[in-house]
Amino acid sequence: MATFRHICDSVAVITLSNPPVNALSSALIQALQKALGEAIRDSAVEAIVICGDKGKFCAGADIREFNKPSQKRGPHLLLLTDLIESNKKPVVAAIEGVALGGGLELALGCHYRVAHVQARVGLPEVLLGILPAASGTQRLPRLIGIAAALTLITTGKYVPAREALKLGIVDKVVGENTVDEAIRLAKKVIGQPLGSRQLSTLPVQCPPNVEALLAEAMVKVKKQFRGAQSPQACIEAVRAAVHLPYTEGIKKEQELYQFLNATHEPRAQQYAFFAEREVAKWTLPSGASWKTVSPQPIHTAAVIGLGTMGRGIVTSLAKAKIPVVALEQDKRQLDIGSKAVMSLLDREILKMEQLGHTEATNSLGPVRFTLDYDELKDVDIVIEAVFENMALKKDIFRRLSVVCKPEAFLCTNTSGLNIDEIASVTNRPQMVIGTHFFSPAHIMKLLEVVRGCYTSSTTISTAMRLAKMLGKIGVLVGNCPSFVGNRLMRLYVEQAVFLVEEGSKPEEIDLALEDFGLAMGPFRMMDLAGLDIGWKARTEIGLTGPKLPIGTPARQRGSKRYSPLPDILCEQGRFGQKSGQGWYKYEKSGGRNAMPDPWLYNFLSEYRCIHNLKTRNITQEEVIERCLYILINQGFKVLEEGIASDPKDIDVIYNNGYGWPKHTGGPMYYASLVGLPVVLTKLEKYYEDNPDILDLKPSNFLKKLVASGTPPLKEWRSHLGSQSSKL
Ligand SMILES: CCCCCCCC(=O)CC(=O)SCCNC(=O)CCNC(=O)[C@H](O)C(C)(C)COP(=O)(O)OP(=O)(O)OC[C@H]1O[C@@H](n2cnc3c(N)ncnc32)[C@H](O)[C@@H]1OP(=O)(O)O
Ligand SMILES: NC(=O)C1=CN([C@@H]2O[C@H](COP(=O)(O)OP(=O)(O)OC[C@H]3O[C@@H](n4cnc5c(N)ncnc54)[C@H](O)[C@@H]3O)[C@@H](O)[C@H]2O)C=CC1
Repeated sequence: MATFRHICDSVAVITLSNPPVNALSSALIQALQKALGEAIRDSAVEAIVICGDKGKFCAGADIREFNKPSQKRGPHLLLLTDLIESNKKPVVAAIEGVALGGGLELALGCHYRVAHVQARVGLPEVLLGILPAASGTQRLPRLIGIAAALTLITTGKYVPAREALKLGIVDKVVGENTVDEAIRLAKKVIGQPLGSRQLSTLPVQCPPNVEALLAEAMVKVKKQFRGAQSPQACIEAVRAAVHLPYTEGIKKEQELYQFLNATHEPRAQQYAFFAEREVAKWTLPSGASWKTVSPQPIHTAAVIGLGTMGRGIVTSLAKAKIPVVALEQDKRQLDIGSKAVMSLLDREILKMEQLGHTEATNSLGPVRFTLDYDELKDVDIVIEAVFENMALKKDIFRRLSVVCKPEAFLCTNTSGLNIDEIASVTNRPQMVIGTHFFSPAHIMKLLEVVRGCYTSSTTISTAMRLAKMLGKIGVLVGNCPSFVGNRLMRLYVEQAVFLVEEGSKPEEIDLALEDFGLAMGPFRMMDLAGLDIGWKARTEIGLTGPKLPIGTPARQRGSKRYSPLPDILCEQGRFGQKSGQGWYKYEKSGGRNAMPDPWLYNFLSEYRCIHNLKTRNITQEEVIERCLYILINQGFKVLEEGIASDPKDIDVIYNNGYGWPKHTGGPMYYASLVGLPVVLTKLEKYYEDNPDILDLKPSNFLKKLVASGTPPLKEWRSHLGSQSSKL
């Protein structure tokens, strides 16, 4: 835990030690308090340096302890920051790695802060459903002003050292020997007055328009984190710093912390935090796991197809410093694709330079553009991202079998085609795997790693390792049409379209779901992605278009309800944003401002007339329940079929790939919050009302869980019984 040692010249160095990130557990806080007390009492000590073991200052409070009753958490960090600040001996924080949350609050209690150039600081509590409740909301505004503090506290953004220096959070940035530099500074300031360095005693510098600033911040967070309470509480706490003396501000901070703690948000966000880390720890029914199976090294990669996805994937690989060969089908596409990639890479360089990287260009892996398959012969991994067409993909994989070295892994970015069928045409089906990136691929954190029936555990291990190398969260799922994410999403979107047939307007549905917290409602999302993509896919499988048998009822496919509405929009050239009209109209083709379209209202009236559909008033509650519960119901089916091994896998996919609001934990966690019996009863009711929407029929697994007394989410898995896992 915290260790205390003298060094010469009367500076005591206290090292925080609690691997892996020196999180402030109760034990560490206690040890730190003891070490500080000793240093303060020791007359031979004239100054103190606090640093973290193994190059990491501190990642904040130990989140694993958050579920413990607060009285068992030991001394509060807040008291410790006051003890440090009021101490007559100067205290310097030597920040290496990270100073986050309580870690930064600890550093703000110190009189000086020295940071390593690669260190990052921030107050990410808002992302855990709480606020910086160890004086962060009161000390930071006093140090850097209201506007900058509001941004940091309400976004949870991590700030690199150089930016922290500009903001005034740290006093000095060094390239090496951070602790030595902190010791030097500590010695230099021995005996100097500390008044101006005690942040709690400083006035908050308020701009004249401070209330407008706070109001603006409130509007912003209400839009950005819809339905979440912690960002709003953060603003209230900063408002207290503006209007109240420090001690009163601290009281308000504590009150708001207690208020948030009594909501479900902290538990949901903390569940989401750990779930993101736990999904990396995959295990197969055979017993093979992340612990036992080593990944193969990936030194070079190739990407085939430089369209929307391919260019992002190339950029992502280059950002991870992996040299890439990028291949297209013809010179024209290669030119277009290479220009697009170069422009994405330029943007990455610019971003890095803004963050203070001096050699940004050199920190990207080289990209070589080609039309020649021979250039792929030495790469360690290939990621195919050509059109979603099985025949084309099979052609390419046949070719890769011949060209690539036998040890090369072959990945497909298909969003839902059968991995086994693709693998079956290769000479190495065990080395074929789905790596389903999300758009834009160089930004989105999620990678759905899809295991086919032939895929070896080494291939899984390598693909999961690749996710980590790319800074992404890899989630292992089984092979089924559309895998996990899109399989659930399809039903959610379909339900929204049914609700439009029944009388809702697209914008009402979008608003209801955005108010719930989803980043984008289903109609805005369809318009953004392009309605033609789904149309092409439905045409290919004969749900619409020339392959549809003559005489098929317009609103029925087999025994299931079907809505031809999206097909008709496409037939009219309404593809969404790209064509300037879809479910909404836009200012121009490619425009982003979605505006309700009177044309659509007329069209819908006629459509309902033709199909003899009676409209009715549909409440927000019904919109949310039908759209979300059908998605959740499918989640239970996915678990039952062994396509995902744990509810947290589905939650991580939705939180990181589909803009699900993390403050509800993810769809499966949300179901547990609502209560499984409630979800079941509602599904039963909606299914009874709509017997031709077969996916509203409650899944057997959901029924089983309710019949077993609704166990907590972490026990669901044990109720699956002997299912045949697809993992
Ligand atoms: C005592 C009562 C207090 C009352 C309230 C006072 C107010 C507070 O004081 C509130 C807080 O600080 S809340 C905590 C704020 N800090 C954070 O959110 C930092 C979260 N961590 C990160 O960003 C990355 O892990 C980080 C950037 C640090 C490292 O990223 P990496 O990608 O290198 O590694 P990860 O895989 O993310 O993490 C490595 C292992 O460390 C675990 N971990 C990370 N942060 C933790 C934390 N703060 N507490 C506990 N465990 C933590 C992480 O789970 C992972 O563990 P394993 O999966 O087991 O290896
Ligand atoms: N667009 C999206 O949001 C997502 C798409 N996907 C999947 O990623 C794959 C690619 O999708 P997009 O990038 O959207 O398509 P796209 O149409 O934007 O790009 C496909 C690219 O592949 C190239 N290509 C076609 N045949 C080729 C060949 N024989 N050799 C080399 N290049 C060839 C085309 O010239 C084009 O540049 C599809 O399987 C799609 O289902 C997956 C996740 C999200």
